[in-house]
Amino acid sequence: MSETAFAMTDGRVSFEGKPVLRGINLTVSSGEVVALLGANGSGKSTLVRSLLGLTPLSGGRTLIYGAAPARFRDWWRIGYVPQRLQVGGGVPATVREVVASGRIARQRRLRRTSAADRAAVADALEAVRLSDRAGDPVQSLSGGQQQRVLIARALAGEPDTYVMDEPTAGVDAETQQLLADTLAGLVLGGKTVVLVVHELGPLEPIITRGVLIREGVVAHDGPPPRPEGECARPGHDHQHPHATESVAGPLTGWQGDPR
Ligand SMILES: Nc1ncnc2c1ncn2[C@@H]1O[C@H](COP(=O)(O)OP(=O)(O)OP(=O)(O)O)[C@@H](O)[C@H]1O
Repeated sequence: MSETAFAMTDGRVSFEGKPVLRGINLTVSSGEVVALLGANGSGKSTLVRSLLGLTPLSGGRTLIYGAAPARFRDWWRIGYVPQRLQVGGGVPATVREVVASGRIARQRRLRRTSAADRAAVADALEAVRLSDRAGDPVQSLSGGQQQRVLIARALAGEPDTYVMDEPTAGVDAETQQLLADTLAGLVLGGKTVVLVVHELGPLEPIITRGVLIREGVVAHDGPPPRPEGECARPGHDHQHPHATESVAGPLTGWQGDPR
């Protein structure tokens, strides 16, 4: 039986009295690859942060593997890639040190750095093609490279579920493909992925579900948007009006496929 990674019921968040999440119902089961889509400011990052308990709900409830965030203990099961690099600020951390910090939740259980930790860090650096920059200060990397460091940090933790807030933002096409290939391998291994994206791009083949957030509510939850050219693919079942199919570019206008 598949586990439930996240279960939010009537989730609400307000900032300074302004409602940002206005009653979100969202359940993510193990093995799903869910894309959170929506316009700037629709509440995607707030939803991600509240799913993880980083932004407290002002109403409703949310569970991580069946536990309220404050009671959840198995943080090694979650790999979070925030929107921007939030580590190393003012502290001269190297790329390897930042990536190795992704092992901390596991090390607490194992108590000391092991060969497995070192191997996981090396593999993660290799997966994002940053092995040759491992000893460099993370601040000396470009924005796109720093994004790859954050992805490697999540990979190093070998979590069950990845939560990624715009992992492809500011990342070149080659690295986007690298991330897509890496995630495809993880998904084949049964991992769960929740990610915020503005364009599916090379991630499109692995996305199993699209959740469109509009003004703090779920406006669509179902099949992900399809890229242009889908109708030309062999086997495409021609039953939907083309007016709703403009999704090859930014997905902010996506209305959800008709069912
Ligand atoms: N800590 C905060 N304090 C006050 N307002 C906030 C805070 N975080 C987010 N907001 C507001 O909540 C709204 C939703 O922001 P959020 O970052 O969740 O949107 P988003 O869909 O992720 O946008 P984007 O696609 O631009 O990243 C915005 O109006 C934002 O200004």
